Amino acid sequence: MTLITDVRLRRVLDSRGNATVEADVLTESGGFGRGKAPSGASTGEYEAIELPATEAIANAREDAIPRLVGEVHAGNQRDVDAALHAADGTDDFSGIGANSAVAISMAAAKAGADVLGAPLYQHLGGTFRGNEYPTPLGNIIGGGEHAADATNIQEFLAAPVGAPSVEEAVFANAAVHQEVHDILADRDLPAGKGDEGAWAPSVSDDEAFEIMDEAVETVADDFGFAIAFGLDVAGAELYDADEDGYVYDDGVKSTAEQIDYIAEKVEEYDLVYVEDPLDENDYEAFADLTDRVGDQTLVCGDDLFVTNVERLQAGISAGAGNSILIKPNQIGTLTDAVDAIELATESGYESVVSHRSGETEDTTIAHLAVATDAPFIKTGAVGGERTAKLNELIRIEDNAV
Ligand SMILES: C=C(OP(=O)(O)O)C(=O)O
Ligand SMILES: [Mg+2]
Repeated sequence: MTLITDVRLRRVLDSRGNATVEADVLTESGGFGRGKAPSGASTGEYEAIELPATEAIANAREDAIPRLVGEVHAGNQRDVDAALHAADGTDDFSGIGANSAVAISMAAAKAGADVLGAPLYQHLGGTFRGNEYPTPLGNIIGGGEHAADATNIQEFLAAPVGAPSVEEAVFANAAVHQEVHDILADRDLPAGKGDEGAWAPSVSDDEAFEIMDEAVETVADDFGFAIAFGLDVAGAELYDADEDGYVYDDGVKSTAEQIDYIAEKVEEYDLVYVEDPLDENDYEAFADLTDRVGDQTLVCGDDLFVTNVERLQAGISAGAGNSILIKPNQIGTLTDAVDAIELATESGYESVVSHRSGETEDTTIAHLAVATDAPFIKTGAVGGERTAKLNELIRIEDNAV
């Protein structure tokens, strides 16, 4: 029933106005699924390779589609993804492009779910999956590679850890976003938005910490549950090997100073989450920071692990971090992403399923987070391509998909 009978690829827009790959998968019994690839700006050095959309489409038409149509069942995700790897023939998807691979992988999963008449999270997670919903981390203030003339730290993220439901959590994050707007207006600080919809004011990192602290406290009082916050430092973007340190507007911090700085901020603001606090090649520094604050906060590897089981295994052995960011397009298929989540879970690492800064209205990651019982999802706070996932989470919780 789920035998793939057609795969169609086309170029569509992402949220930055760039071209990305959309895939449609059709099956023998009329099943249909559609997936779209997201795209990063602060990409990790070890990510799978995104090709220009037209090239990715041409290569996948030539090499991948013949291995899928009439050959593979969409309901068997491991077979679909193995066929994509075989068609690609490289270890980083530079043959067909990770953008073609992930779009086809997600489209096939949706086609499989369609034939089964099950929601995607049910198809991916199975009937014995847990009953947890992820806490959404909402990007509220940001800079780095996502906005010019804003903070050095890439993302200040609201974390509604005390929310009684996904719905309450999603609305709390939106309220923090609005509260920060009001605080910025009171301080006469005009702000546009960065790529993910976070406010991008021209303030120091220290001022952003103060503003976040005030905003989450106000909204927590209004909503009646705990809201903490966290960071994506995107340390690899700040690290400059020539300077042998992390380059901030107010000077360069050595690795030891960077570890002290992050540890002090964790203490001062009770941060619950710090992503990529250090460079993507520095497992040792990640391990040092994890030793210091790993019992108080999640130390999450994004560019460090790139959703890759081998890099995660190296991190586990080194004691680097206690959490992994999961971005399916960083590794190219849903199978690879789920393998990373499973290794993380077995090893006591928390998984945070994540969007990219360049996104589409695709909602697959909301289903993936629920299917795998991931404790967190990072997919923005506002903006259509972000609310597509947040609203889908609300629907999943409401049994309405
Ligand atoms: C979402 C992120 O940004 P990008 O997609 O630009 O890598 C991130 O760094 O976590
Ligand atoms: Mg990151």
